[in-house]
Amino acid sequence: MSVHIEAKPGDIADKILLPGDPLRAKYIAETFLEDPVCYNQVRGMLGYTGVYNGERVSVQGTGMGMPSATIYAQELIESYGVKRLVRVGTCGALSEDVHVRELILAQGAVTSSAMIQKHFQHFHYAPIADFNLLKTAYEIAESQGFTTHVGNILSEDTFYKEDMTETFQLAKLGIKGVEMEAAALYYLGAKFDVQTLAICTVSDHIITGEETTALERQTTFDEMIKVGLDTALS
Ligand SMILES: O=P(O)(O)O[C@H]1O[C@H](CO)[C@@H](O)[C@H]1O
Ligand SMILES: O=c1cc[nH]c(=O)[nH]1
Repeated sequence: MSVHIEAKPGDIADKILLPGDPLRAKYIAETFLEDPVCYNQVRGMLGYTGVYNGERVSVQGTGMGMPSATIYAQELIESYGVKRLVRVGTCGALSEDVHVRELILAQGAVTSSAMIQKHFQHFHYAPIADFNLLKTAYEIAESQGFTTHVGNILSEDTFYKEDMTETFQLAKLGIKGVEMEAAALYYLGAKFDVQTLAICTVSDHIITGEETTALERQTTFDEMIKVGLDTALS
């Protein structure tokens, strides 16, 4: 048991998917896993362990934003021995080459968040994905025919921004999408020497205003979830 997770030692697999939305964790467990067992209901942040292609795997909701996500990620790593963490989230697209329903594999994650900056007086740490997970996820997504982009994303602390000027400046530097957790997850991966990757489905387009229907989002989630599970268990 940790501060925010009520699971017993051994209840959680060492490979885990991390959706922000706890109901997405429930959906993944009930749709993709055999014999799913719910190990956490504290704060409604649902976590499950089950079997996928004959191997144990877990899925844990993390909430929205880096403060929430890092609480769950750090407890999973330190208290439950999780070694491989794959975020399966949504993002807004920032590149005209990227469209709704497509996948972005976050090679790196730019952030202005104090979650990372507060550790350094002079440096701007560059949070990056685990290369082997990134390569594996790309190969799996390509082999399945899923339209997949690889590159830098932006991890923000604020969903509703007052001023998008710098966000559009970043878009011109090739930043493909914006979400709210990857940078801090990658920082924890480096800090605790565990593997981390963020896979995102594009749910909306910040530049063009393209949107998805609820049904389309669900179908595309399935593509991301398959890539996430196959990568986590590779
Ligand atoms: O769909 P999830 O995984 O929650 O991810 C994205 O959606 C939330 C904002 O709506 C933020 O958590 C952002 O990162
Ligand atoms: O953080 C997020 C997630 C989806 N779409 C956005 O615009 N931002």
